[in-house]
Amino acid sequence: MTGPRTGPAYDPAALARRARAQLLPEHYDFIAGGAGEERALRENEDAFARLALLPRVLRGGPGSGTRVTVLGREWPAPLFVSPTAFHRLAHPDGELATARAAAATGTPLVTGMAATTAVADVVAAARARNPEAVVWFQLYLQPEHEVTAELVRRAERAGCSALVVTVDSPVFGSRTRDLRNGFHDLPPGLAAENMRDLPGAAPGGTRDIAMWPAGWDDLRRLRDLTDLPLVLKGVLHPADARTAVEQGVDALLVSNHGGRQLDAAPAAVEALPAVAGAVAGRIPVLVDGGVRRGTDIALALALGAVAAGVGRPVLWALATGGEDGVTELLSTLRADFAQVLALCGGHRPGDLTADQVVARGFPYHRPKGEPAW
Ligand SMILES: Cc1cc2nc3c(=O)[nH]c(=O)nc-3n(C[C@H](O)[C@H](O)[C@H](O)COP(=O)(O)O)c2cc1C
Ligand SMILES: CC(C)CC(=O)C(=O)O
Repeated sequence: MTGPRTGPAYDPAALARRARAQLLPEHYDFIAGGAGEERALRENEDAFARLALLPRVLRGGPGSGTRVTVLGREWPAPLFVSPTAFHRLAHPDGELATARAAAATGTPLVTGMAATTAVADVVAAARARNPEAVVWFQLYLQPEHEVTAELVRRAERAGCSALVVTVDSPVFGSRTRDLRNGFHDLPPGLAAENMRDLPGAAPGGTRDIAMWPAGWDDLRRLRDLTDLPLVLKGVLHPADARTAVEQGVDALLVSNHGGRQLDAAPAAVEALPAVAGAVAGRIPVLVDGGVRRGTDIALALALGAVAAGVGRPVLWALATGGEDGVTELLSTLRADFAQVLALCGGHRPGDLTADQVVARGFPYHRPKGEPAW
């Protein structure tokens, strides 16, 4: 073998197993689990495994790297950290460790409204590592406009550069494992810090996070409230994607919420082509759910996404290795993607195209609904 050995040794299932050994069972289950029979959860990873990539050959080189531009900012790779709640369940340093690792690797971070660290502290930790760090704020629209408005002001003041509005949660999904374990409260000492001192909270106390059936009017009110770009998270139906574009939404994040809301939802990567088709390049489309390897990122890009997000693996890396664990995970995923891109004959992420994606089987075939070559 000549030349440097590239390609990381990384086993996402082993990472999850190591995390399981570190965590209280009910906390592991809260992170790992999904809604109902966990079909949507399983399908997210299985759907990627059903797809294969046809590499293009003799395309020369060298590549120009893995950089992509999203909402006017250059990202080092088409990879971001999806918003997940309660990082201090995984590690005492919680969101601060995640933010430092994301910033150190240049990976954009979507910090959650349900974080156990206030957004101002998350952004400060990220910027201390890297002044250019990109941090977005994930928001559940709240029934009281004043509460939403205050959360938006906190995200703006902290220095977040986009709002990710999660729209797949008009009600809370039935998390089978949490119901079985009776897990419904954070342990003493942890709180949803962004919910502190909001209108309606007792002084110094927090409010519950409402999952509530907002409508397009509420989104328009949010649009009037802020100049930050709005990213809608949890759009799966192409008609909703079209409406979102017409309503001036700045980007979409195709997601089934990691299988935690509607158990009958399709895998994220299966929903992606139709949404990308409906959007027709007018705004960027991102995706998350089941992304575990560079090949998954490459498949997502080939099917129309500009970048892919990771949720659970970040929490597993945090549980097992704190900041260093997350840094290693994010660097590994980027290196893995760079290698896959090169193996597919791509010089840059945009070179990956839908004609390179086939459904496994003999003979392999173009995924249903996709034109033949
Ligand atoms: C423990 C956990 C908490 C989550 N919390 C939120 C949240 O507060 N808001 C949100 O929009 N999505 C939340 N999600 C969904 C993630 O943003 C993302 O869609 C999903 O985890 C991606 O799938 P993956 O875990 O397979 O990578 C959460 C997911 C997990 C696993
Ligand atoms: C507890 C919720 C606010 C967050 C969560 O678990 C989710 O959105 O999946």
